[in-house]
Amino acid sequence: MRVRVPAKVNLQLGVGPIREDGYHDLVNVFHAVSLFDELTAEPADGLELAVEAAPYSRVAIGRVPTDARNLAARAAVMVASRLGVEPRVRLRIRKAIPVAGGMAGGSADAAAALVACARLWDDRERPALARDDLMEMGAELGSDVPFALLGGTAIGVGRGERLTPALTRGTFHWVFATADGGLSTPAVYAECDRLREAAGEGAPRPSVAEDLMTALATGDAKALGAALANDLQPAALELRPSLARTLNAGRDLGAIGALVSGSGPTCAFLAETDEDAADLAAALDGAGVAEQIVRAQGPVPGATVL
Ligand SMILES: C[C@](O)(CO)[C@H](O)COP(=O)(O)OP(=O)(O)OC[C@H]1O[C@@H](n2ccc(N)nc2=O)[C@H](O)[C@@H]1O
Ligand SMILES: Nc1ncnc2c1ncn2[C@@H]1O[C@H](COP(=O)(O)OP(=O)(O)OP(=O)(O)O)[C@@H](O)[C@H]1O
Repeated sequence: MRVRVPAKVNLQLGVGPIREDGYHDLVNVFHAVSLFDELTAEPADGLELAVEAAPYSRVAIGRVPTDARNLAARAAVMVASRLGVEPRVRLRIRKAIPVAGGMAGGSADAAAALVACARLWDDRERPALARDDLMEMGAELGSDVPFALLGGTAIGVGRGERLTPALTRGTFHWVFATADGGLSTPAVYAECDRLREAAGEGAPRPSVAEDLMTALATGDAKALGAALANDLQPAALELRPSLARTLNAGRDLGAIGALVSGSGPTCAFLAETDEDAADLAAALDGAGVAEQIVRAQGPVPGATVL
């Protein structure tokens, strides 16, 4: 069983008040891009897990746990327990999505493992697990996991797990600048709260940006670039000040939109055409402001069996 699963960039990340369970209410516009992790699952004597870097990628696989903490392993255990079988599976993850990069790499692997293990262990004639069950298990594993199953472009509310697909037209061309060392998602949310408190600002109730939705529906890359917004960006910049230089370099070199992806530290740049993206990627590479420059297009489908 081989499953391919995409990274995400958040086109709008509106962060609302903190809830009693410690999560923040969000308006989260997810967009899946063609930077993929690949997971294979095959029968084994017990639960085994191996992680390797995809060819040409510089992902820091040393920072990915290979024990029961790995989100893919947790997903496999969850599927097994739901089906009442033993989690006897060898999982191999080939990573291209940066680790702790704000592109939901761990969530992607969890989504891939849900799909692969359900296929491996479920009764082909009368499957016990429907798509909705996988979505529900995904939400339990992490707020970003349901979107990695769904893919495309979607609006997430609640903690980001309640999804509605968004209407889009055409393809958008992205350039991503990865950074050495990750950022911890909880730390970035906490810094966002701290900055708001220090400024004496209450948390706003976020709403979906209409200009963003129109840009997506009409395939207008320039308008999309202007509408990109991430409430976690000031916090990520506070924790990693060097990202300001990366963002500025991308803007100066012609990006029509620039923002930190999710909780960072990956920076995302939008270009108008594929050719513009190639030029921007080459120029950013030369500027030396990132660990690695990666091009990708969106939207693409979620976790897919190959
Ligand atoms: C930053 C984003 O990637 C944007 O899509 C997500 O909001 C984070 O999603 P994730 O990594 O799947 O996060 P989870 O594993 O669900 O939560 C990790 C931690 O992030 C913070 N968290 C996450 C989601 C949310 N709506 N509010 C939060 O405050 C909480 O501190 C939580 O303990
Ligand atoms: N399969 C996995 N791949 C990567 N990291 C994993 C995985 N399973 C668990 N982790 C742990 O989760 C942490 C966050 O990794 P991940 O790559 O998902 O971050 P992220 O892309 O910033 O996530 P998000 O955008 O959802 O906040 C890592 O530092 C690592 O310790």
